[in-house]
Amino acid sequence: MSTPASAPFTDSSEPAGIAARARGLTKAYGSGETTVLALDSVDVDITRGRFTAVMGPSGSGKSTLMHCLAGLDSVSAGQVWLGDTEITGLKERELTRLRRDRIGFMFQSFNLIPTLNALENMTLPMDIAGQRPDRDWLEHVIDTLGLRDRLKHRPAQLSGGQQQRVACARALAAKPELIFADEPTGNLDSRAGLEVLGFLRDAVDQLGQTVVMVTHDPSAAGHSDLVLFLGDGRIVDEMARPTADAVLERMKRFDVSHAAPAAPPGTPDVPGDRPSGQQS
Ligand SMILES: Nc1ncnc2c1ncn2[C@@H]1O[C@H](COP(=O)(O)OP(=O)(O)OP(=O)(O)O)[C@@H](O)[C@H]1O
Repeated sequence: MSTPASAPFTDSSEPAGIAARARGLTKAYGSGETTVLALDSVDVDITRGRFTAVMGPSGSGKSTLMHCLAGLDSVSAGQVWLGDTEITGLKERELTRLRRDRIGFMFQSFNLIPTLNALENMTLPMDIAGQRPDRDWLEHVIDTLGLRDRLKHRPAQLSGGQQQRVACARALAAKPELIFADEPTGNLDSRAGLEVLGFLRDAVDQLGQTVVMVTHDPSAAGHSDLVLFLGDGRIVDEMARPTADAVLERMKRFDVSHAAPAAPPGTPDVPGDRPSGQQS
């Protein structure tokens, strides 16, 4: 079976560490004539200790993939594992616990609780789970994100960049197995966005965390180890050790393929549109 997303990193010198895995992952919304196939039999391995970016045109299925891998959305067919745990088929209560204990989330809209201060927002997931934060780790996160003098501020008293840094700290505070970030830099100016990306990068390099980030921004994707490109609900390409320019060039080909008239019969596919070994 093909495992395109892990392929560049699974040579024999690498320990086989898969943080999340999907096989035949299919997600349809609606029914009958209005059915939308958001994910079409996706096979993917998310390698542990790596920073993976997910890109693709609007509507290609990026958020749906993230939500299904994180157990936030049910699947129509196929299987999803978090580590060794198959999450497809788990009851909602078990899923809630698994998300709480093993996954960190960062969303574009921050999702901070307005009545709690920054520190309380950071530790909320652990408070709910009845866990004590690792103080040294939390202090390190706070200092690295430059939030030391903002801990007592409520979200409304923070800038957008500071709010996103609090959301970043919250995702990292419990040292989750896997961090899912959906457009984490979407609402930030470029300096604050770079800071958040730098911190996610450090979390992977220095702390061995695993990050999956959905983004529209080639520069943001350039901070990752591997970019997965989605098109029409399928993984159509991937790029290891990406640069912002290379990602931008690859994204332009989506524009061309969507704008171009249908190719005449017999025209060969554009090379590279599908990773080698990926099943049709
Ligand atoms: N709750 C839903 N009900 C119906 N259709 C949905 C729902 N959520 C997503 N879709 C459809 O599924 C497809 C994939 O959506 P998804 O949000 O995953 O794409 P995306 O690549 O994240 O898009 P964007 O970049 O615009 O955020 C789209 O055609 C979308 O309209």
